[in-house]
Amino acid sequence: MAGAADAGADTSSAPAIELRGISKAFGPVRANRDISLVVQRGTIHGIVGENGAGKSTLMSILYGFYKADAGEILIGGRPVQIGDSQDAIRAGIGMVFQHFKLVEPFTVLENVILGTEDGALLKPSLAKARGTLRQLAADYELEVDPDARIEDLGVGMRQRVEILKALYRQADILILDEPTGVLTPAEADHLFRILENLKSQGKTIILITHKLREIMAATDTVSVMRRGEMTATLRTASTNPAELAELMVGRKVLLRIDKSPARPGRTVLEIEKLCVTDAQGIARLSDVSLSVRAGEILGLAGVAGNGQSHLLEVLGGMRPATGHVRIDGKELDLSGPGCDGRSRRAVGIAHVPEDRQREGLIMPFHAWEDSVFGYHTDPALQSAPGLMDNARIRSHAEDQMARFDVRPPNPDLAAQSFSGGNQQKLVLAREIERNPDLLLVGQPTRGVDIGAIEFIHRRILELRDAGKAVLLVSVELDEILGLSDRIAVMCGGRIMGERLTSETDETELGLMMAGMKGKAA
Ligand SMILES: Nc1ncnc2c1ncn2[C@@H]1O[C@H](COP(=O)(O)OP(=O)(O)OP(=O)(O)O)[C@@H](O)[C@H]1O
Repeated sequence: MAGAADAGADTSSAPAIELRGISKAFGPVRANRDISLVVQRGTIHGIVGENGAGKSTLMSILYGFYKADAGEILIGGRPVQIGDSQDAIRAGIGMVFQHFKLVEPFTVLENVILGTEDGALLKPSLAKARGTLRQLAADYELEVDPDARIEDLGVGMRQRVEILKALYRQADILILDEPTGVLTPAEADHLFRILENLKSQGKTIILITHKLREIMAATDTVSVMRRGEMTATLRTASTNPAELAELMVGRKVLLRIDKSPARPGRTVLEIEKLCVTDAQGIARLSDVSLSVRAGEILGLAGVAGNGQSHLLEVLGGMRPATGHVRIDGKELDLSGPGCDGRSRRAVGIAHVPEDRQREGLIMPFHAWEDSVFGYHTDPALQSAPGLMDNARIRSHAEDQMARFDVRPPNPDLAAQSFSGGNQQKLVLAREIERNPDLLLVGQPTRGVDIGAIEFIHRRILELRDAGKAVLLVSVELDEILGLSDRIAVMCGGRIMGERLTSETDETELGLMMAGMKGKAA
């Protein structure tokens, strides 16, 4: 085939990438419509757009995962056919995915060279690869132990391995799809330093993100997608978050969270001396005590991996623990037969898990089926004992999707066909609409666009104002500060301290997150 490595004059003044008239439909969904885009060499080019706007589809076309129905791709001024990812790699394109594609039991070095042994690329000896890796690490601040196993690395390190993989394949153009969604603030800062570094050495970077502050801080140019179309390309220096938000959503968006003071009532959730030790014998939660009252949002701040997830899992019935948890004074079973999701739902706890794809949805199921996932044994959803009333559930799901602005609002699509942000709305809709006494909500707006963030925050606040208790876990400090009435900070599986939101700030919380105890912070 006319591969990506076609001969031809590559003039250094030509844009790194030029897309002309790209269109792509999935059945009736026109994910990309006549898209044209120019990305200049040696720049960081941001792409923003609502969930489902078509960003990932466009990048998947560029990387050879999907074939465009129409349109042309030019790399360095030359037309290329990108039939698969090997063509994309040959054209100098590297991609860092939202969900990493690494082989867990393999080492960093093995992952980096995997797939390069044959084909057009040189047969590397491990020693040579090690040398190259060391050089890349030194050039771009990408230090990783080449002999570490992927399964032993945190997400920040794994992402570095993905970037190294692309650079090892001599990528000149790097596409990052929501790279900071899973990173701690410090890891995100480090990533942006790496990107700056890559740019200063002539690499071209496409950055897809929902976080406008990242766009403002890191990019030279920003393009806006809306409902499958490329609607604007602007110099970052001459725009601002409010303008970008409006271009994305088509209306003014409230970038600040507007809320009235809480009116806390009775204590709904009481946690006393909760401890969790994992299979390796490591303490994940140590003596955690907390309470949440009706009509208030308790935010749990902390760097990812410091026990917040374990706490949510214990409360959601997904993990055993020792200690005491009471809901409205009633003791929950923390390790016996009553320690499961169903028993928790029965006492009025709803749970939006952090990992929506693994724990919140059954991906191949239809949206209407997922709309009752976990609640399907509810007699109100059955036409006869043990028989689900599918027609009713489907029509109920349709209403729910309309209310939560899930796009497309089609309950017959499989959960996996929705974009990430819309999957999140499916889970939130299901859990919030049960009107629980206690909502456990983990990373409610991860991967969600700003219009939807505003919407989700409003729904959570409405639940609070209706007198419900909310326990919010988020790695976004802005979100914790904006939504919570009280904030507890976790570090190393312990509660470092609690503050009223009105009496603390980012600096103090940051210190507590880093392990500084209450007063010292
Ligand atoms: N494999 C597929 N089959 C059917 N529809 C799809 C498929 N992939 C994407 N779509 C649809 O195409 C549209 C664009 O999706 P895409 O994932 O490109 O959006 P996005 O802008 O990347 O969204 P997000 O910010 O939520 O990741 C959406 O309506 C989505 O549901």
